[in-house]
Amino acid sequence: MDLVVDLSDATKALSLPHIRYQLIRLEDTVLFHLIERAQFPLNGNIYKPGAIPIPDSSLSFSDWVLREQEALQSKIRRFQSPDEYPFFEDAMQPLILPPLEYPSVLWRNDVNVNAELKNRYINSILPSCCVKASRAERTEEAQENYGSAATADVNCLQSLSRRIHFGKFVAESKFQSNPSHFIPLIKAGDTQGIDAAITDSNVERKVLERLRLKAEMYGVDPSMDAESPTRKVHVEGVVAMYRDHVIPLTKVVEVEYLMQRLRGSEWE
Ligand SMILES: C=C(O[C@@H]1C=C(C(=O)O)C=C[C@H]1O)C(=O)O
Repeated sequence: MDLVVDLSDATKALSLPHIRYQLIRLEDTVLFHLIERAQFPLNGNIYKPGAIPIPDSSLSFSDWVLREQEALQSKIRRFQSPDEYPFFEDAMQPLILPPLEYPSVLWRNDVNVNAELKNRYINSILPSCCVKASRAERTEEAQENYGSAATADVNCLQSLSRRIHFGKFVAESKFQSNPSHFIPLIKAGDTQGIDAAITDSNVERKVLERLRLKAEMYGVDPSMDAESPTRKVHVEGVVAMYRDHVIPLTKVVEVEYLMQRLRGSEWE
């Protein structure tokens, strides 16, 4: 919840090297939350509305836990921070703490890709990251872990959301560095052109290389012997998560943010 980007210095907040350093730090946060989640079975029932009865709610168990957490966190200013975006906008509650005055670093926008992120997390990311500890493992459901798995999911989803919506800082930084390049593309509604303009394939390649090394290093406890009955995070699943979901969704955020960048500006 603490702001990842020090907004006291707006120029530092929009320094691309500084932003990329924050993205590297967020890799560790995401990975450690995934490793925690991977200690439990997939527990598919917690993602199915109605599979676990919840009083006065038709949500899935996992969605209900996430929504309740966000309601509480909204009261203590989590979503005042420009690097935090809720999955359940309708769960937001009045503050019980005085509002914080953040300097406006980002341009006003309503970009939020959390619904797509959650869909991909449940249907693709989690199944490919949670691997069975051993072939002998018979079940992918452990009722006693429902609460722990849902709680771990909240941490995974919120860290992934923060990483992906950091694309707004990246996009603002790139826009301010070269507005004359982006303005014609934005005015033409050329989303493919904007995507090409914000893409840095070399940086993406380095992200995936670094992530593979981290997943191999963090995912296994070196002090435990090979026979220990522990779940490991699946290295290929982690790499695929970033390659197929985190990086593409970050770029969607960048493009959608830039498509709104001229609204109310001198260039509108
Ligand atoms: C985040 C950036 O923008 C794009 C997205 C990237 C990512 O999500 O890792 C990396 C490079 C760019 O293609 C960046 O330039 O650092």
